[in-house]
Amino acid sequence: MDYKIEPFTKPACAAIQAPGSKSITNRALLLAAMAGQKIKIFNPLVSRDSQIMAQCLKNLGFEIEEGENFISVSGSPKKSAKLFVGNAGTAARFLTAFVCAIKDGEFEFDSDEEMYKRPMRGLIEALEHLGAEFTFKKESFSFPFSVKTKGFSGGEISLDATQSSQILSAILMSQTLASSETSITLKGGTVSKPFVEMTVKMMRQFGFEVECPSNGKYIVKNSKTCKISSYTVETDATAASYPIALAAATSGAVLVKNFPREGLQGDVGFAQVMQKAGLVKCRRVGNDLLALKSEPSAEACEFDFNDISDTFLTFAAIAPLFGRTTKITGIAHTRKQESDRVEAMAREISKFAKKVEFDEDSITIFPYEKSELAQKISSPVKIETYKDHRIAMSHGVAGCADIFGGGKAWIEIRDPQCSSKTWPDFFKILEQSRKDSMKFKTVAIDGGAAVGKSSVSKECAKTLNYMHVDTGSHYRTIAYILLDKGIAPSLGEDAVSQALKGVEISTLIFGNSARMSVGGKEIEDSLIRTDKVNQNVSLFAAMPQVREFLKGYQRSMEGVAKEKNFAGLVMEGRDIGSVIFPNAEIKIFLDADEETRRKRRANEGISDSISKRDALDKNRKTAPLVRPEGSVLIDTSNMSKEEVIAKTLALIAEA
Ligand SMILES: Nc1ncnc2c1ncn2[C@@H]1O[C@H](COP(=O)(O)OP(=O)(O)OP(=O)(O)O)[C@@H](O)[C@H]1O
Ligand SMILES: Nc1ccn([C@H]2C[C@H](O)[C@@H](COP(=O)(O)O)O2)c(=O)n1
Repeated sequence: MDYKIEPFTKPACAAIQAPGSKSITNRALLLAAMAGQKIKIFNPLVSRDSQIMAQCLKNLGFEIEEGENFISVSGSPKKSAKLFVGNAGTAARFLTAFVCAIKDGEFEFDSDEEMYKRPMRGLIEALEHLGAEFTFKKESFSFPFSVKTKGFSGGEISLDATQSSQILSAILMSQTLASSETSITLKGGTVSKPFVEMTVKMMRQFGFEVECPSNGKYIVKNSKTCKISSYTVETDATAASYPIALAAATSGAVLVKNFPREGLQGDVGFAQVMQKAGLVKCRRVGNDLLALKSEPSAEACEFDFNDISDTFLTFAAIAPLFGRTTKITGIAHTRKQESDRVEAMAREISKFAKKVEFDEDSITIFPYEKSELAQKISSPVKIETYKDHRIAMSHGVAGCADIFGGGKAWIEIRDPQCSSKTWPDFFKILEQSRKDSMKFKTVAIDGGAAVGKSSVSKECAKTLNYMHVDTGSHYRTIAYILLDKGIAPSLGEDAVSQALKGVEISTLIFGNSARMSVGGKEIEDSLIRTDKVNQNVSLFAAMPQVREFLKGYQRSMEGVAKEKNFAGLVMEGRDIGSVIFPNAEIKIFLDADEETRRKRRANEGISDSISKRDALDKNRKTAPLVRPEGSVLIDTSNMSKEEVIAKTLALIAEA
């Protein structure tokens, strides 16, 4: 089945939870099988690769229990079994090494045809050296085969893991079961080192001893004691590259839920590369990562993806969207993964780029000019996926860019189901994110003077293409007009009421901001932010007649924002969440201690009667300044502006 990607006609504004890590899940399953006691694994990835691993462990005689968001492993292995590893590189390498640790065993292995061609030689040579006897059914050193096993007794191994880091990971984990210490020396290094570091760290988390005394040398002790009884799998950092790239492709904001901290997964580094490339800004918000649109420069860029090679496809697929040449190096080893990824990506990307060049280790994408891209694509680009989940998902993200401007689909993915290898409902989630981003949301931001309402509201509106309305400026404008007419608050409500009758208000739009105008004219900031206005505005704002005069106008701003095709509305003030839009999708109450606010104003060179204004605003009878019911309180006293903006955008993305 082919699948047309519907582009995002609004900037992405969504929260996405990527699944648990495939690499961690399959390592955890194997380490649990080696633990000698029952281990419960939480948040495992449920996908073809992990199902294959779990099924193989079952065939080996382990008891596997699958429940809501957990899988447990207990028992011990049999001496013979038939194992089918599909095209799962981790299952293929890890289980081949693992069964060789079993004394007097005999095992039969088969796989998908794609796996027949993937590198096994380095691993099998090492296992033969350790005593295993392989019989190959087709090509030497390849699937399918049978193996007679003798167990491991430790000693020295010289290992060729130049073609796949999984070969080294497999040997490292399996040697835990050897009867004495094993010393491993690499012949010629390895690729994707972060995955080896992941293996070492996870072995230690399980309580298995491994030392890395120098680069290319490892010592595994025969410590069979496992320290843990449960293990929680982190969100997959490679999968998280797709929502990060989505923020760039759609010029929006995506909250990547439970984004892993640096530690186990090298692919968390993708966020930094995207940031260096100027494609997104990344901000930590608690456990999550917020990826925000950025303005990339027009200069050609080049990045070495050797350490994060699973994410090179994500970077490559969106490169044609930004009108500048992109070179990606360090990816030779990906030619022997689920597909020849360098060649496959070059072939597919060339369908929507001016030119793509590649050699053994790199790919260079020469895009069309940004303005040319839409003209060059006359009919939807059909992307072949070569049964490679990452080719499907990376192009899925590229297809979210609205290159025609009207939401016309331009990328069609062949066999999107191949994404089930690591993210079974990826395309469903992408489509849900598009729908979420289409929802018009009203954001109410309230708080006292100088808490940061304007700074935050304006920036959020700009990022999401929402319309920004500063209702404080409405009260200031009214105060200025009345004072200009010689009406002081002391003249009383009737005089104010009378004077308001002649005031005609309408709206002017400047970029993302809607400004209230009087008699069709803009009243400039310099006129409404004077000492005189500061001293009188709260007195006018306390009058029910003034509030009633502005209430209908302020509520009408939702309609204006929709009519002007803004993606949502951010309105700031004192009573937005309590009176103007009590049903707003997001209600935020900003606060900060008085000293901080006074200093912020002083930095601007403004002397403002903050506490006096706040007291008047809080104590008036009509629409006083209160924390609205259902609002999120953010105390900004010890937060930078960027942190408050990120927190607010995260709340909007999640609403
Ligand atoms: N988190 C923050 N850290 C440091 N400075 C900040 C922060 N938030 C805002 N500021 C600064 O404080 C000043 C007041 O901010 P801002 O105008 O956004 O507040 P406000 O709530 O809209 O004020 P008012 O209601 O009086 O218009 C500005 O100079 C702004 O740059
Ligand atoms: N929704 C609102 C917005 C503002 N006011 C009053 C109270 C403030 O002191 C004054 C100026 O606002 P600022 O520019 O400081 O945001 O306007 C209000 O009563 N209700």
